[in-house]
Amino acid sequence: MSTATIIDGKAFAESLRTRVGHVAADFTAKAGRKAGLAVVLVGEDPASQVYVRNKGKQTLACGMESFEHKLPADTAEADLLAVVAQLNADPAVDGILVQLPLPAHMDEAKVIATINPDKDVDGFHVVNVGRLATGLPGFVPCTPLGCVMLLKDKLGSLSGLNAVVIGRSNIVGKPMAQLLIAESCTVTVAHSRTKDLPEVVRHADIVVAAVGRPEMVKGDWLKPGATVIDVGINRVPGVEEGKTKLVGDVDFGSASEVAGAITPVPGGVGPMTIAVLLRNTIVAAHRNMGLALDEGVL
Ligand SMILES: Nc1nc2c(c(=O)[nH]1)N[C@@H](CN(C=O)c1ccc(C(=O)N[C@@H](CCC(=O)O)C(=O)O)cc1)CN2
Repeated sequence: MSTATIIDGKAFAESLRTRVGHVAADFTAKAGRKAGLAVVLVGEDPASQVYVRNKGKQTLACGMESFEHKLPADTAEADLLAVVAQLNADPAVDGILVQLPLPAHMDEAKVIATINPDKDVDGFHVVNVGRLATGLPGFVPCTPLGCVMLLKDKLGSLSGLNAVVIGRSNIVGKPMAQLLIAESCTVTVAHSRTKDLPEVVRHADIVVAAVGRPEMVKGDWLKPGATVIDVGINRVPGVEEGKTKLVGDVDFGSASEVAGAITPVPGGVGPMTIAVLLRNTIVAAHRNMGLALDEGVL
């Protein structure tokens, strides 16, 4: 029987977008223009197309300007870099995001390095990675920041808690660990080579699963009452012939019998990603225009 509290990321994301909308309206009144987010999509990856469409819709719904740049899959890297350079120079653009993954012929690190760090609302530029690691103000990747928002909303202070992050990607695992360190957690980063992962996870008050393996984390790995944040988005065959379903990196059925609180998939961490992107964009707009903002209201 499921006894865990379900952490409703969809509802939290909606309330964050409402707060962003109020701040965006205030920005428009003060700056005499709307804040602007540019999203660049290269290729026709179906999931990326959905994410980019949703980013555009939600940007407009929050009262900000949305600029979409869709480039064919065979675009030369130099042409993509030229688009980014043009967005860097455009005063109407406060935030720039290049949707990942990029086609295989492109060097993601090189493309990200071309974005002006002060417009890098994804927080992927090495300057922002360094700012996060050293506690300086910058931009923090959207998914991990969304996870921390959900954790603090559920638990209040995270200070002194044991956190295990499963996964060491630049987008989620590493920044997640940095953010939890900043919240004074004791952090372990586990990954595919970790020995006896269930034993490592068993000591965690907080488990963040971002490993990309469907339903890998089982209920009997968890410390009873642990808070489980599932970042996984895996499409697997459904019960009906030819249909698929979305599952996380956590086996929700068994984990929800042991955890104290858990994010579902879908409807947990996923919706926070775009809401935090909008938050980062309105923060960028204020910083770039030299306008004061109490970021605590977001
Ligand atoms: N430049 C970036 N690229 C990518 C990022 C990113 O943060 N920046 N993250 C992901 C994709 N992503 C946003 O870009 C994203 C992923 C998932 C969701 C979401 O709302 N998920 C839903 C389920 C959606 C579905 O049905 O497929 C959920 O979990 O409830 C939003 C955004 C990779 N690329």
